[in-house]
Amino acid sequence: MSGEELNIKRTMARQNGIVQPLLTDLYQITMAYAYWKSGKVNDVAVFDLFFRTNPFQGEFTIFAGLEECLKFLENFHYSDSDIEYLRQTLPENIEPEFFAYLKDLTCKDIRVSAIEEGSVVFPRVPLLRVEGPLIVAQLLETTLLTLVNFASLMATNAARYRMVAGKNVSLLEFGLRRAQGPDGGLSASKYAYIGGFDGTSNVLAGKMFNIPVRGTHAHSFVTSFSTLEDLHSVMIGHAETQKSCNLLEMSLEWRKRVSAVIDISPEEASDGELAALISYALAFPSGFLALVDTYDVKRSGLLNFCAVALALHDCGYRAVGIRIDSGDLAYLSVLARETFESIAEAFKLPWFSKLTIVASNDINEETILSLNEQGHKIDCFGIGTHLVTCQRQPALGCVYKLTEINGQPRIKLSQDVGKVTIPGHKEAYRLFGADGHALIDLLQRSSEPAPEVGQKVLCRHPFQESKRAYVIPSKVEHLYKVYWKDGIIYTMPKPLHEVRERVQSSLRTLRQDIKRNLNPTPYKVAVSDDLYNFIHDLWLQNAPIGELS
Ligand SMILES: Nc1ncnc2c1ncn2[C@@H]1O[C@H](COP(=O)(O)OP(=O)(O)OP(=O)(O)O)[C@@H](O)[C@H]1O
Ligand SMILES: O=P(O)(O)OC[C@H]1O[C@H](OP(=O)(O)OP(=O)(O)O)[C@H](O)[C@@H]1O
Ligand SMILES: O=C(O)c1cccnc1
Ligand SMILES: [Mg+2]
Repeated sequence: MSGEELNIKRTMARQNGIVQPLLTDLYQITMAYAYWKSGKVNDVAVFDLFFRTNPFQGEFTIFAGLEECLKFLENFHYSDSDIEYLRQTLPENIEPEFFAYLKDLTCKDIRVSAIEEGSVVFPRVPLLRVEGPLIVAQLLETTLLTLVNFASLMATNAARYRMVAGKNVSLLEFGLRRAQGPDGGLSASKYAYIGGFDGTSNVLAGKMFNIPVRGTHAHSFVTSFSTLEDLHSVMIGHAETQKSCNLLEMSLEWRKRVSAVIDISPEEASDGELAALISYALAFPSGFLALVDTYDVKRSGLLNFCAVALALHDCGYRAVGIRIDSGDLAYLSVLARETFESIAEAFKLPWFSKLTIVASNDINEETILSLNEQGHKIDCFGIGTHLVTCQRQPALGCVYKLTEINGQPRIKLSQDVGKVTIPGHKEAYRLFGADGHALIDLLQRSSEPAPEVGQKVLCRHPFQESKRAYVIPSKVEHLYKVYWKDGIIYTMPKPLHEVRERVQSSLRTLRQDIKRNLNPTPYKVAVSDDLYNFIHDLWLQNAPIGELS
């Protein structure tokens, strides 16, 4: 391991303690016993982990969760209390030697090949290939699925929000309170960041994953102040001269001057709100970002904010901006920007026109698309519920299927052709066109030579005979690397911020029509001619011949 890799290993966050071998379905353990009892201890299997349909009516998915899978493999071990629990839970007739066998089980003989975390991926292309002792590989199924499914769904959701918001807008994840429990919230913060969010309000996620933490304040902070008398201290030292300034007096003075510019009477504004904003400004003079919709954005919040921001400026500080959490966000953001511009002009303070406008309140992809059409002036979206609960599609359907046992290919048949598994030990390649865009993903048998740049390859639909095309790739990317082998992390996963960059660079290789929101074009996933024939021969061998009478 190089010094740099060691360094990454040291900074890899500890795994959430609930990820452990018993975080699985009972049937994995009952199968393990039945395999063990039937003498399958030395059987060697290959499993593929893949999904069949892209989420959110889209045509791409972002693969995430790999780093957590590797940490799980590294720590895989049944503790004494796990064994004791299983002994009590499984039927009495279980042979005691099985528990001794479980006790010593590790992932040292498992090999995991995977696509790089943060890559765009497509249906049927295995994200992970797990090879090794059948019993161990089987025992990993549910945990690997739970680590990949929500991670990939969340990262995809976040990437979609980033695509509609554009690269010049900040995106903050505010979802912990609405998430599917504490672990859902923690995972959501991590994978929202990978998918392209800039920060989270979740402090533990910040600490565990080194994600930027950000935040404003809530309505309760404003409503806890009723009058100006609620302010116990109003003095602040000037940022440069340290001269003492009375922020209340200065804010009241500025409120009069601002009200003349924006034509709103100071009488209409709430004094309780002004007191709250002054008190927040005293606490955070360099990070003053105020919630302005508690009473009325136009008649109270904006006026009070501008008064305090201008008073702070006289004390040598620049305010950051406002948050709007209700009402028509397009209209109110335009109103706020116009107000800031009028003040910038009236008082010759150009920076005032650039104050940050944060918007929140039940925002989803459609809201952002609609706000874009309306010409909003929002710089930052705070997004919770729809993002972290993936309300539009609450689960990704990754599955884990046996494709080979003791060197023999296995196929799972189904009436539904889409559910027939692609058998055998396979490799996956991404073929690129001359313009740099990804053209097609190609699955081949591992025994076949890799496709080559400039060489014509026949790419076939796995199940529809007439659908095929010749491709001459300008670039070929082998999608798998070995990440876990001989009991160690064989390829170090990239640090979080690099995975986040990988998401954006990988998305750039996709044609725009594949990424568009409405009716996107499907990306093609094909099999080689050799694999096509292999699948269909095996299918015929395994499908029973019916008899009509
Ligand atoms: N200009 C806009 N275009 C499209 N959607 C918007 C616009 N402004 C706000 N929205 C969205 O419309 C919804 C408004 O929610 P709701 O009806 O609860 O209003 P509200 O302003 O929160 O109401 P209240 O002030 O009573 O709490 C939110 O989901 C918000 O994101
Ligand atoms: O709307 P979301 O996308 O879930 O974003 C998070 C929400 O959480 C906060 O308030 P909360 O909803 O708890 O209360 P409020 O809306 O009544 O202020 C915040 O003001 C947002 O509205
Ligand atoms: O910091 C905020 O503004 C915030 C945090 C969580 C939820 N809603 C808002
Ligand atoms: Mg809300």
